[in-house]
Amino acid sequence: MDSTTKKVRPGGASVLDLDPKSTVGGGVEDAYGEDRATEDQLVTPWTISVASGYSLLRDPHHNKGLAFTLKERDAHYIRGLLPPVVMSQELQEKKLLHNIRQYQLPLQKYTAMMDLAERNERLFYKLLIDNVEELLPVVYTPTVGEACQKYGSIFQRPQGLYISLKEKGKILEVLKNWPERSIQVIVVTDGERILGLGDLGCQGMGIPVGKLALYTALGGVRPSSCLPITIDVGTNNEKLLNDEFYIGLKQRRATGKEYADLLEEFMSAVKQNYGEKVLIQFEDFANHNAFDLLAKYSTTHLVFNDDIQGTAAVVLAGLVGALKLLGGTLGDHKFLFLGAGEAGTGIAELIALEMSKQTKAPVEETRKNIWLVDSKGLIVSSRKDSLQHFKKPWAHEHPPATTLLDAVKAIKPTVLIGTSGVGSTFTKEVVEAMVEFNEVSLPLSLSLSLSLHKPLILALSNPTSQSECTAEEAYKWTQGRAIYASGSPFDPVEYNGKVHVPGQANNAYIFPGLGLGLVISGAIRVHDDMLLAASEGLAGQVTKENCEKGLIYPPFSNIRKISAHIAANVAAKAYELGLASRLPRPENLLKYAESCMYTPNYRTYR
Ligand SMILES: O=C([O-])CC(=O)C(=O)O
Ligand SMILES: [Mg+2]
Repeated sequence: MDSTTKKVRPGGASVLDLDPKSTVGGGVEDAYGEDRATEDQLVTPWTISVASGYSLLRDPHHNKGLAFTLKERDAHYIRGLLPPVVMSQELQEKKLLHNIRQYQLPLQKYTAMMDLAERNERLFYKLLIDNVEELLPVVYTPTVGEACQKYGSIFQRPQGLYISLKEKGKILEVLKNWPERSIQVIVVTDGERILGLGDLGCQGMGIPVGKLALYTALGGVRPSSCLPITIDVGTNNEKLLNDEFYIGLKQRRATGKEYADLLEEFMSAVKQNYGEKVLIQFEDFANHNAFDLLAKYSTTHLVFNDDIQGTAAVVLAGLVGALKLLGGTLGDHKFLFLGAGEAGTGIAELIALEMSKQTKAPVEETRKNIWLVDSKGLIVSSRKDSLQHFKKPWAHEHPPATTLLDAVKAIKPTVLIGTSGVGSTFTKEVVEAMVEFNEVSLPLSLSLSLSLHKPLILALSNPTSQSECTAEEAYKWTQGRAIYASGSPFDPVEYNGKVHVPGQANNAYIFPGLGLGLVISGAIRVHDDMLLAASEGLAGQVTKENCEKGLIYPPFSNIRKISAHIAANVAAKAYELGLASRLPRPENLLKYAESCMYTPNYRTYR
């Protein structure tokens, strides 16, 4: 035994031997990024420095709880620290699921899941992956929204890095305080627009934590490579400013140069500390910063904005899925958005781009099929001078319309998309109008094709409380005709003896696979074509059976397979565009993506 494999008694630094051959996925998980183990390395057992004894049971990355075998308990000085039974990971999972189901309140379930992640990381991910449809709403939207609102009260331990105005000039040092070194994905928010819940300041941390849990569970990026960050420049939320349990800076938001300088220091420090292949996902920034940050850093860093680009890719994939049900092409449809912020304009632009690719018409032309309504009404050319820059491309020639209902009646869209973050805005009148004129005014070619009069209604705002209309309302008000998807999950609805299964048009379908594809190819920039590739990757996973059931998205239970396909598509595009730095290009990118994915099964320790 050489010095690197020596085990020491509790209290000292020690080393844990892992048997790479005895584990499923254990030898693969570290097999990507710069750390890819060579065949040679795999012949000798790996060694990782971790605690032993009591500290091992307190180390969430290595703790297995009752699953430690007696041999392991002897070898790592934990015999007697656990009750005598040895339990399999599967049985532990069964017990935990049973316990979580006992809780009545979603927030209790959320807290139980977060506690588990802090205690036993692999068990947390195994539980989440194996029960993704049940537990996604617990660790992600809608419950994560409530968790952020109450984050000060439920805060126990830090789960990510907090960079506030107080850290100005010291951000590089702060990054170095994070215990993990080989970071591949950062999700960062400044908490100003958390879901549709508004400014939650520093308590927005729940979002990067939740998104990164999905990077691992859905996309197979290993947990130690993920870094959640919240930038705290204050909050304008009076309630939080007056809340004694608020965890952030109690001041109003910094803006202008002060804000830009802090962000600039952050972006430079990230590049300096982790290199240029670290992926930075901007999440839940307010419109007035989101577009500018994306424009500024997309040419110098590997960045994307999930709310603008991730959401766009998932919606485009859903439209492609819906066309399989409706017939026709994107160009046969007319789109109306309520909400002209990040998601609205992001989706609109990606649809226009895809239409332009399909028809070879310039994007300025294809944009004309797409209309947006903001808080002041339909965006039209007469409003151009007073519009924010990201709205201007959508200001078409048309008389004004001040309400959504007026706009719907004037434009007669076939697809209605809600992205305003405001709940209950698709009223009965609005939804009924969608049915009414879809009966009479579709182009003949489309009316004759397949299913007549099926308006497509996407109520994308999150969490559930902000949904533009519920699934039940959509089906009821359209007499079961609507094709409906929402951002947050809704249960299936029975209407007139038929069960309708709503889709979940949430960027969670896209960002884990997109991120995996960028990481495994060593991409250095995100290009729009990669978003289209991600979207195609998702759309390609909608099966004939899904279509027959009226689904426009594949079920989340297949998400790891879906993510691998998305990753392979994205990586292929990165190589094609000359933006991939990992050379040589693996021949079979799908197999390669799958082989790189983290699996949470326990490892055997020698
Ligand atoms: O987090 C989600 O569920 C989707 C999203 O990005 C948002 O609503 O901002
Ligand atoms: Mg978001």
